[in-house]
Amino acid sequence: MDQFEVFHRILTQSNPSSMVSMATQACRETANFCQAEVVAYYAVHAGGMDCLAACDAFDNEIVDLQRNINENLVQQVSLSGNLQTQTLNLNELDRSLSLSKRQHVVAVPILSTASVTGVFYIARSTDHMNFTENEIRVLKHLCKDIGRLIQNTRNMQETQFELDTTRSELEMNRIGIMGDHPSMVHMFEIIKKLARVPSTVLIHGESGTGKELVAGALYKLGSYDGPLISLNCGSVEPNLLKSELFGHTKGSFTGAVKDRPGLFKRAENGILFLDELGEMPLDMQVTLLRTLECGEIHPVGADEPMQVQTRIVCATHRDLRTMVKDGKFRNDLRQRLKGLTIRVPPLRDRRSDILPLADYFVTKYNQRLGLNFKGLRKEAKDQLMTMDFRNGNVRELEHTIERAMVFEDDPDFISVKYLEQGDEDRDESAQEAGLPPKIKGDGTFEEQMSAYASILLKDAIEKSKGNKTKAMKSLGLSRTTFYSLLNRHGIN
Ligand SMILES: Nc1ncnc2c1ncn2[C@@H]1O[C@H](COP(=O)(O)OP(=O)(O)OP(=O)(O)O)[C@@H](O)[C@H]1O
Repeated sequence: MDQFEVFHRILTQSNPSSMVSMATQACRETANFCQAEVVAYYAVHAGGMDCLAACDAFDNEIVDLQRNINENLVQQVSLSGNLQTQTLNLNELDRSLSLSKRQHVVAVPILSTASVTGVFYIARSTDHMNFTENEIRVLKHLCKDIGRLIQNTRNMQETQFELDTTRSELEMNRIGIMGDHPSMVHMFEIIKKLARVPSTVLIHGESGTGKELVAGALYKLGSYDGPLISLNCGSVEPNLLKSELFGHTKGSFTGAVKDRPGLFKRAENGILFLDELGEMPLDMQVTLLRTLECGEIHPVGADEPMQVQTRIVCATHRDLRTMVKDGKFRNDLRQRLKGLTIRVPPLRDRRSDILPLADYFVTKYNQRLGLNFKGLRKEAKDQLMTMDFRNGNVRELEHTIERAMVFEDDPDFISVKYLEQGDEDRDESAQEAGLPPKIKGDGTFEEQMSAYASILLKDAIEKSKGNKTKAMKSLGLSRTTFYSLLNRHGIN
């Protein structure tokens, strides 16, 4: 195979890994290197290096890398970015294959945008002559092109990711959910997936984080013939809740003067949104669970149950696990719901969303109140960035902006003057400022430590603007520990 064919074969691969294995194979087959006993490729990343391909002269995979490849040399090249050659005495490595005792070795770095992304390692027996200048030149060219390709492919993948992200952000913005913090983008992806299926969903998040908006998004993105109907479970008298949800027949209780369909029936082929699910009485939780399991409702006073095709979306700001422990929520219902949970992050965990949200609310209340504000003054923006919105999240921010717009004397710009949180909020949040929500004395030691760990991880990711490698380094954690912690705490 000539050099042109090698390049052609490599350059026509669609992704870096197939390109790399093709390059490895092509290298070995190239007339120039046909005497190569070992051809290997190491990918280099922030956490170290991984061997992606290694084979001997007969195309057998080399498994025992340490005993057959001078990995120290590979590492030196990955750090220096300079090609190195060496004549190696394989006995030094305690070789395990039937390789020659002495080898000529060349290790070539693969550079993309000035950093080393890989190292090619080629070795042949000293029975043959050492690598010629021409061979080295060909290798250098080859690695340069591979580096460029890897970089291009990465750029393409990043652009695609940014495009997908922007598309889902725009989609959510169109339906009224603002936010471009990574945690929101992650949530948008989950909403889009869950909108496609009829499964029951639980939306969990602090008060005012936008849970109702999320329920609306599930409805708007799904295709439903029926309506979206909401019920705040805490707002209905417990003894009326059953009839409200399941309906009743005429005469089934005093005041039931005619048959009345319940919300399950009225929301048929649509979504019934049960807000504040934590407030639902225990006996109703049993009935709800039964309905979720078999899709049947039993109107009060009816002889027979009836089937309904209604999707249930629930929301709560409460910690249902604690409620189960306290005997206030049924564990079986929690288990049924917890599989498909959308977590809405609190505003303090996505501070980069504060100012875009503030602008959004200025526009919203300009329209609603017939005003014409152009935006916020710098001190006003700075002031918003110092607030933690611990008591009401986005709703609190929205009301803060609305209040300032109503009272502001300047018709064009909102100043800092009316941007303060309400007194009662300020006292409470001042007390709690800086303390993670769970570190308020409730929960076991382990629970509180876990809450604290989650906050440390989120903070580090936020500070590094979503760059996980940076976050990992700032916390002084190894890659494995960092990612297993992210997994454990459900942080994406
Ligand atoms: N991401 C967001 N983008 C735009 N507006 C938002 C966002 N999140 C919340 N809001 C606004 O904040 C207010 C509160 O939102 P919503 O009622 O959905 O919160 P919630 O979590 O359901 O509150 P609660 O727990 O009190 O029921 C609404 O006016 C909503 O439009």
